[in-house]
Amino acid sequence: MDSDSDSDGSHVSATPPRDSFPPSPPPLLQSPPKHVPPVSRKITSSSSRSKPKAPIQPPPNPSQEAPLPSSSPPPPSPLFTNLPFRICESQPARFSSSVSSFSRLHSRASFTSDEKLKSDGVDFVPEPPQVEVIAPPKSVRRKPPNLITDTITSPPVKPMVFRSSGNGEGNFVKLNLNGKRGKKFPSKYKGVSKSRSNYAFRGKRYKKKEADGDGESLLEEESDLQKQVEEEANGFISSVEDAILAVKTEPSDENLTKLLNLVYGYDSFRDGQLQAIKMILGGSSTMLVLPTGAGKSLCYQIPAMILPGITLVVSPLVSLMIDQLKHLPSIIKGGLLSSSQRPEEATETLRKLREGIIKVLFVSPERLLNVEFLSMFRMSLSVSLVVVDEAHCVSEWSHNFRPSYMRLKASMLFSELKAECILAMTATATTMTLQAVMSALEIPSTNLIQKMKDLLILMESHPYKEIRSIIVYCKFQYETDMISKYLRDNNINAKGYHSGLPAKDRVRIQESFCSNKIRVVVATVAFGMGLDKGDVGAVIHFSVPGSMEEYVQEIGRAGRDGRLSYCHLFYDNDTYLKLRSLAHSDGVDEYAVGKFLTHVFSTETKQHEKICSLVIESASQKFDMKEEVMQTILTHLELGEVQYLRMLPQLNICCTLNFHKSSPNTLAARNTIVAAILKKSHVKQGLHVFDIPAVASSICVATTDVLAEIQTLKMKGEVTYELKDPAFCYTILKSPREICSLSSHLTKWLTEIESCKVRKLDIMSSAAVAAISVSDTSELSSSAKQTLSLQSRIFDYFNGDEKCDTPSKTTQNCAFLRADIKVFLQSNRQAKFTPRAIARIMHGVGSPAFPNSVWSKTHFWGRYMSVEFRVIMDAAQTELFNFVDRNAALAT
Ligand SMILES: Nc1ncnc2c1ncn2[C@@H]1O[C@H](COP(=O)(O)OP(=O)(O)OP(=O)(O)O)[C@@H](O)[C@H]1O
Repeated sequence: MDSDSDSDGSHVSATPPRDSFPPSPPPLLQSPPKHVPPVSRKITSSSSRSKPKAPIQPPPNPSQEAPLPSSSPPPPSPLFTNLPFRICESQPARFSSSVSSFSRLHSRASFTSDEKLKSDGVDFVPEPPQVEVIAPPKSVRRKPPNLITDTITSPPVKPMVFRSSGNGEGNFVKLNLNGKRGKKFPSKYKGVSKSRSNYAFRGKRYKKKEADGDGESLLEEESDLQKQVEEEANGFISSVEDAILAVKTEPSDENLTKLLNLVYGYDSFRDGQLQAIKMILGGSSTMLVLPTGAGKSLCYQIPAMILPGITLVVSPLVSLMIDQLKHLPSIIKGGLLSSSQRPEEATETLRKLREGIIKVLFVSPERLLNVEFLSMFRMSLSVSLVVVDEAHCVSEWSHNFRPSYMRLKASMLFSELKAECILAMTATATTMTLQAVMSALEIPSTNLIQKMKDLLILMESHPYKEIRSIIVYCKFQYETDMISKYLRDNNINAKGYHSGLPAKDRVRIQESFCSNKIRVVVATVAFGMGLDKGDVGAVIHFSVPGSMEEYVQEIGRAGRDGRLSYCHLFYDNDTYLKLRSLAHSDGVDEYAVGKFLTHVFSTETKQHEKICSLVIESASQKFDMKEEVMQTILTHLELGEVQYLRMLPQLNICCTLNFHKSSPNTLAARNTIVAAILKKSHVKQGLHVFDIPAVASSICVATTDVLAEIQTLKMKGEVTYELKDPAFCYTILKSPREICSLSSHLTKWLTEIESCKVRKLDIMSSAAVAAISVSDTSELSSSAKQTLSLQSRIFDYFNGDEKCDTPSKTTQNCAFLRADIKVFLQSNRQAKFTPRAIARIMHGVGSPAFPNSVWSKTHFWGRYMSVEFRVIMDAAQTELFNFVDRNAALAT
């Protein structure tokens, strides 16, 4: 069985862990080739490797053995003698081009341009691990430049804002903020020009005089001040207008930076901003994935100043819209429309829209999809840009799926609103979510600004750009397609590879890679076993691997020819959390195992060698167990201490047979199998429907004999047939005396496998985070330290010291969890939940009885991904009891 993940992102193999011994060591890397800078430090492993602590021993399964090393290990180095692999480093003084390197995604530091410069555009110096992964609602922001009135009842305060000639409106939001007024001048204008910063000072003086009671001079000073402010404002506006004109004429980096400086007071763009702005100005729909606080808003605000039509910003929460409106530079006139607004507020905003006063309109998806709203735009307004903020809400795979976002399709935005361009923005999205968002919004894969871009940058920089053969490992099948396409779109000869591809395609890709017809293979864990290619020059991990074993095995595919080779790991918390959730997708409860065993052994066993069958799909649904989990249990029943059953070949057990030439009875008279078929089948619309194992058992032949016979009849033109219902087939050798104790034993074993998976992932993640977190303070570069840090973790791990010191990014408690579970249960009364089923839904993990396609629609889907699975299960159990008790009380 292939052990890479399903494209639905829900499958992580339920098979027992592989051999718990450290995987075979990759061949060691030798001295660098001539073109590589001199190696200053090499760390070599020895051939003797000690066993890591053995996890739960599964029943033997030869097909899952780790591959053997293809070359013999080298002599030990003085340092890290038992290390199962060696990492070489080229230039300690430089930050990049080390053999192992790391990128943390979703960390602000990794995106700052300074860091990038330092890192030669390849490796980033990331910040220490962030505990919070899912972007919290916006809270701490820039100081508000726009004006807010006190309360809804108070008369509107005339905002004192810089006005563009003609319209007299600022960005005016009504809020119940109890007496807090917005600043009259945006703080960001301070420092932009000397005179503007003086304003703040004069303002203080003015207030002091007012307190002193010098009324007349105060009035004079007020009018002087007013005049001066207006002059300054006019001067400011005309310089901004000049800068805008310059960008319109030539959207060069220089002109855009000038505008940035003038409006925001910043000297340079942050990572990704300039690229996004230029793409939008060029009319290209763009997907922007930058961490929270990285400055995404600016990426639509600047285009809004330049583009002729309105910029519509679709936002899922009113509070977000208000916050963003507040933070618009006052040079950009904004407005807000949401379903929760009072009619007069909406009417006022619509008036301003029609009069061309509003340039940026924040709107809820419900409002946007409203027919009247759409028709107003179609008739009279031109939309230059639609910004889909928190764009992950578009995808049902995301942690925050919003059904109303699902209707935001590019086709609708282009046809109904005549939008010219779409900008989708998010801080957190897995690749699966991105794929869904980009497909719904028709954003080409080349127009993505995020981790894939970092991968591209890495691959286009030294030394990766000179490497002839590279493997990029991802966690999910869909990622391999998406990333390889993205690389191809960027002129890199790449192909995706995963176990879901037809065997002949897989063979072809592997052969083309080996003969250097393909430069890059973007693959899941399924690629590499049996790969005989010595000159793989680099292995890049697009996501954190599931375990140290996996990591060491995969990086070991580089440098088998003894030449210097490289590895790089992109780390992001989102993927780590997703993998952690998926590690729970194979877990089972004793109750379900008991039910399953009862079903397995329910067949009458008096008949010797009776062939039993279990239709996979229906059993999977019934016991809420994945196929792999059922297979694991059945395998244990066959190969465990007691042999309860014997597994037979898996087959489609339900056959529908149509007789064409001879009559069924004539055939039956000379063919015992046909006779048995007639006995065991029922006739439906002239066709004989039967169960193959039942027929085989009735005449004591193998199921394969029955199949072979009907195939022969088909070749003779006697029959045609159809098969359905794939099933596990087995014969019972011994029934357990007590189902209860057997199911308890099996559950314990499966639970240990589940925890072992989580722990292995935590250890790997913690090692990567520890390596990323080392700082560049001493004579060694960060990169060298990262390499050493990881080496020592690997060394310790394979010597039995399973360090997992970095706290897991999951939390133990959550204030609203129990309340949310309660609401969830009340709104889904019809479903029969187990605590595990609830925990899976809260983690955004589908299961056979609670599939993604149905349950991802609930807004609790994946909401508690960062809370420990066990904690959710416990809370769910309590709430399920309460729920049952309450209902029982109501019934009496
Ligand atoms: N080029 C820049 N130089 C310096 N500061 C900047 C730059 N661009 C944006 N900022 C500042 O960074 C902060 C965060 O910006 P912003 O709110 O746009 O982030 P964001 O990516 O939209 O975050 P969120 O995910 O919370 O929406 C703001 O204070 C903003 O002024």
